[in-house]
Amino acid sequence: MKIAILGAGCIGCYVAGQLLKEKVSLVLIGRPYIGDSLKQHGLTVSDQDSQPLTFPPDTFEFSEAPEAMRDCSVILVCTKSHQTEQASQDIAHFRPDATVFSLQNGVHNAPKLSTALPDATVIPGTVVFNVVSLPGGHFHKATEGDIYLGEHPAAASLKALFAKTFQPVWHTDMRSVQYSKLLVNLNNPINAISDIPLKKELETRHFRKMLAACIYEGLEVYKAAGISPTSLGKVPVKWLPRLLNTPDIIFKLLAKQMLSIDPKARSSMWQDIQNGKPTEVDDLNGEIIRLGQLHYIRTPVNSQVLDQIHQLEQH
Ligand SMILES: NC(=O)C1=CN([C@@H]2O[C@H](COP(=O)(O)OP(=O)(O)OC[C@H]3O[C@@H](n4cnc5c(N)ncnc54)[C@H](OP(=O)(O)O)[C@@H]3O)[C@@H](O)[C@H]2O)C=CC1
Ligand SMILES: CC(C)(CO)C(=O)C(=O)O
Repeated sequence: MKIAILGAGCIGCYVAGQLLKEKVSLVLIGRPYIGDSLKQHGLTVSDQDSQPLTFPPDTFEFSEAPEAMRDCSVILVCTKSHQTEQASQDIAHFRPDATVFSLQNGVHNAPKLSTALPDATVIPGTVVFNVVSLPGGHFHKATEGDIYLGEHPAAASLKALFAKTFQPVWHTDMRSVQYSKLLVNLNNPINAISDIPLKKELETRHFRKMLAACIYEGLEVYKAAGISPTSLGKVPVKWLPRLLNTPDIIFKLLAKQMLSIDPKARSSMWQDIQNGKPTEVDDLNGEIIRLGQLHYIRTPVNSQVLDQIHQLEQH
């Protein structure tokens, strides 16, 4: 069995590194700016608890061409949400019968892939942790958290391999997992706007209050839409706004786990803004706004954040 990782960026390269620990045959499909670095330096992965591990360039395959997925029966889609359509066209062209996992933020990527790929098995996934890209093909897991994948009979033969590598949590209700992660991701634009590392941003009450207001609106629209998000951390999601609103000193005492973040960590949306790329804001805050419109609930803070990100995207 060979695995294709479609979208060799932070998540794709980090997960590839976990699979390479078991010498899995894989191809990373991505852009030249990543490929050149991987070919020169190899692929290095690390996390907060372990030393960096480097895989030399001859231990994995990298390709800029989607044709490279032709001999892969399993495809991990690790592109941004607005790139899912292109990813599905690439898969439809070269491997329409594959088992496809979406390791993306947002709640509509797996359904989009399923619609575009009627002969594939599409399994939703959610990555809870943050990965930062460091110079020299180095991808560093900078926060705690797991990868969640949807339980599916087609994934049975992969369970042993995945358990030895990136150790996903298999979940029967990925909709509630993804809507829960969406609430956490409402911080992505705030981190981009703050332009400071995640840890510093969460230690700053002004930014926490913005996030609390976004999450509060999210919880209100979820109630109206009948969505019950699973709690992914120790703190139940419905308590998040209250916890985030506490003064700095109390927050630091109560939210030790939430603040165990590498000082280098920044949200993926911050990375997009820095690189002059479009962001996923329409799939994140945009989803809260869309649900609000559907259920006649105002979402002014998410709208303001979304507008600010669209302005930053223009610069
Ligand atoms: N980074 C993080 O810490 C986390 C990210 N996530 C989610 O994971 C998903 C992936 O994010 P991330 O890894 O940060 O994204 P990145 O932008 O770092 O990586 C994606 C890479 O794939 C490339 N790409 C996109 N489409 C194709 C294609 N059709 N063929 C080949 N290459 C392609 C992109 O190129 P380019 O854009 O230059 O065209 C980019 O280099 C997102 O949904 C994100 O929200 C979830 C948790 C944490
Ligand atoms: C930071 C994190 C892990 C949660 O908001 C994330 O999902 C991202 O950077 O996209």
